[in-house]
Amino acid sequence: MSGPDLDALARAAFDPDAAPACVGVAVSGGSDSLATLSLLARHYRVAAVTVDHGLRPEAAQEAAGVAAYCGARGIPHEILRWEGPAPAGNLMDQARRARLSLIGGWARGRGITDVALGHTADDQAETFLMRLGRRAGLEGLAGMRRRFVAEGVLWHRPFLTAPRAALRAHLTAEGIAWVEDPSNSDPRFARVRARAALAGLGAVGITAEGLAEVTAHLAAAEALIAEDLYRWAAQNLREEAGDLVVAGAALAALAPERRRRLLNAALRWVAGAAYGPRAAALARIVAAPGPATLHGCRITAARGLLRITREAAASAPRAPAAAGLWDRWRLAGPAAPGLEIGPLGAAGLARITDWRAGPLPRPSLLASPAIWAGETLIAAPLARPEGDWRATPACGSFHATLIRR
Ligand SMILES: Nc1ncnc2c1ncn2[C@@H]1O[C@H](COP(=O)(O)OP(=O)(O)OP(=O)(O)O)[C@@H](O)[C@H]1O
Repeated sequence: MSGPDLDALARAAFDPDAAPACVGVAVSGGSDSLATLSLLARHYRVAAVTVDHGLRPEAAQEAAGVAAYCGARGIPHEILRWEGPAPAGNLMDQARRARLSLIGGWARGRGITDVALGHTADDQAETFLMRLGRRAGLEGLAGMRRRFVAEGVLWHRPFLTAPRAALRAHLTAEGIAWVEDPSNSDPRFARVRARAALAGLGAVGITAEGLAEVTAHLAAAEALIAEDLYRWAAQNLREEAGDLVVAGAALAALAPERRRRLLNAALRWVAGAAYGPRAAALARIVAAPGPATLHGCRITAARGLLRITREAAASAPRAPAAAGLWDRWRLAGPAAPGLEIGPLGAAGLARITDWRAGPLPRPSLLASPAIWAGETLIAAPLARPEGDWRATPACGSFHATLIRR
C-alpha cells in the first residue's frame, strides 16, 4: 500500500507566497509531532516548543529528548512548564487548554504567527467516534479543523489526512526515535477507548482514514452552511474596533440554529478564545439575546443594537509590549524599552477627557488595549486613535473566521 505523500502535505501547509518567516512546531516527543517537526523542517525555518505538564515523572526526560533532537539539528527549542491543574475538572481538557495558552504566549513572545500541531487522520477518526458518543451535530462531526485561530496565533494541522502509521514509517526510515506516552494506553481516557473501538471496527471496513474522509465530507457540507452565515453577517453584522454590532431585530428574526451558530462564533472571536461558550450558557443567550456577561464577553443593548465587546475583567493583565500582541490585539507603534500593554481600564479612561466624542462606549474602551510606561498612559489606540499606535484584532476579521476551515 502506498502511503500519502508527506512531503507534498508539508509543502501544502503554507501558501508559497506567504509562508511565515518561522513556523512554530508543538512537539510532545511522541511520534506524530516529532514527524511533523521533521517533515516541516525540510521545507521551512522552524522553532520547536514542548510543554512539560509535570503530570508524569518521565515528562521532563521526554522534553529533554526533544531538546536533544533539536539541538543536534540546529532547531531552536524551548521547554515550557505548566503550574498544574485546578483541583476539579477534566484533567486532559485542562492540560490541553493550558498547552494552547502556554504555546500561544511563547509564539507571540517571539513574533511567531503560525504554529503546527501533529494531529493525524487517526486523531480525527477518534475525535469523530468520541463526538458520536456525545451525540454531536454537524459542526462537531465535521471534525478538527485544518487551521484555526486562537491565542492570537494561527494553528495548523498539516498532517490531518495522513494516518499515524505513515508518520511513524517516516520516523523509522529517518532513524528518529519517539516516546510512547503511557497515557495513550490508559483506558481511563475516552480517546484511548475510542482508539480501541476503532481497531474493532475494521471488521466492517471502517478505518481511521475512512472516518477521516467522512469528516471531510461533513466538513464540506458544514462549509456551505458557514458560507450562508457569512453572507448574512456581511449584510447584517458590523465589526467596529473589535466589537461586533448587530440589530437586535435582525438577530431575533434569524432561525434559532443560525442564531446559535452566529453567537457561538461571535463570542469566540470577541473573547479571542479557542473554544466557544458552554452549551447551556449559549442556549440561554440564543433564546433571549440581550445584555449579558458570558465567555469573557459583555453584551450591551442600546438603540435597538446589540454590541458584543470584550469583558474588561476577563482581558489579559499587563505584559511587556515587546511582541506587540496582547489579549486579542496586535499592536504596532514606536516600541521603546519598558513599555507595557494592558487594558485601558478606568484609570486610563480617566486620563482621556474627550473619549465620549468617539464612537465606542465605555465598556468597549475599558477592555481596549493601552500602552503604558509605568502609570503614564502612552497610547490608547481605540480611545485616542490619532496617536502613533494602531491596534487590530490578532485573529483577523470576524467575517473571515466564519468561513475559514
Ligand atoms: N506536551 C506537549 N508539548 C508540546 N506540544 C504538544 C504536547 N502534547 C501535545 N502537543 C501537540 O498537540 C498535538 C496533539 O496532542 P495529542 O496529545 O492529541 O497528541 P498525539 O496524537 O499523542 O501526538 P504526539 O504523538 O505528537 O504526542 C501533538 O501532536 C503536538 O503537536
